Amino acid sequence: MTDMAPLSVDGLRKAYRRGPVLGDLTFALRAGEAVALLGGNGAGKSTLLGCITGDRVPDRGGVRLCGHDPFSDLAAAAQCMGFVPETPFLYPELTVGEMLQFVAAARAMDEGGAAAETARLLELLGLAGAEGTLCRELSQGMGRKTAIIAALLHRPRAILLDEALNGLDRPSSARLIAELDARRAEGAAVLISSHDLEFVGEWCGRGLMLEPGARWTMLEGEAWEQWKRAPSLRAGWGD
Ligand SMILES: Nc1ncnc2c1ncn2[C@@H]1O[C@H](COP(=O)(O)OP(=O)(O)OP(=O)(O)O)[C@@H](O)[C@H]1O
Repeated sequence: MTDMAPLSVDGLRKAYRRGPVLGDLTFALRAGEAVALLGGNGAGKSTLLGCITGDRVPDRGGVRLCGHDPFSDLAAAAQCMGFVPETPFLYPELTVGEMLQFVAAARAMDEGGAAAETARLLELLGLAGAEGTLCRELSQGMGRKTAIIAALLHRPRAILLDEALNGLDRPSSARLIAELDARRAEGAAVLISSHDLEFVGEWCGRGLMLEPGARWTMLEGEAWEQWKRAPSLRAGWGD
């Protein structure tokens, strides 16, 4: 395992036509931790995740995934990262099995290892037997599970989850969380956005709060404990 942080973000700035969204955002994910990505609608969570995954170009600042810059060395950065977007993308005309083989090949996994890990994750998320189903025929939850497996297959060190637990049945989410805990024990780190604030408050050790006007706060220690006790959190909404 490398000593390099799974993810570091340094002085990230991003503005759209209507104003700044991310302002000098700086933080790093430590091996083994889970960090909540918090903020109301339009706060900039997807923009941040897009800048990390190489999907959106920051105006200033940098991102490193296991030390690799997604803009100058996307292949190495992608090897470090597993991303489940809020709206997962699957090739509609591929079967689940073909989709996962395609992802494993893109991540240069050896065939035997990829097949064994695919089978294990399909079983874990209750998708065993769905390998032959076309992606366009999957239910929403099944599609999300396929996207989660695609993101985790190559054992990334930086796991980025955008509302990834949405629509998962309870046993599947419990098994996914246990899997993520096992990955964390091996040195992976998780950045998760979720509207289930009770869950992220309990599971994550810190919270990155994005606010209007490109403001941000990393809530940790007592500030994180206070946020978890806040009435707005108990009411189910945190800003
Ligand atoms: N491609 C774009 N062009 C212009 N403005 C954009 C673009 N994408 C996002 N924005 C604006 O940037 C701000 C942040 O949007 P973003 O999607 O990052 O927020 P979010 O926190 O992910 O929101 P939500 O919780 O609703 O998904 C919003 O004001 C949005 O209108």
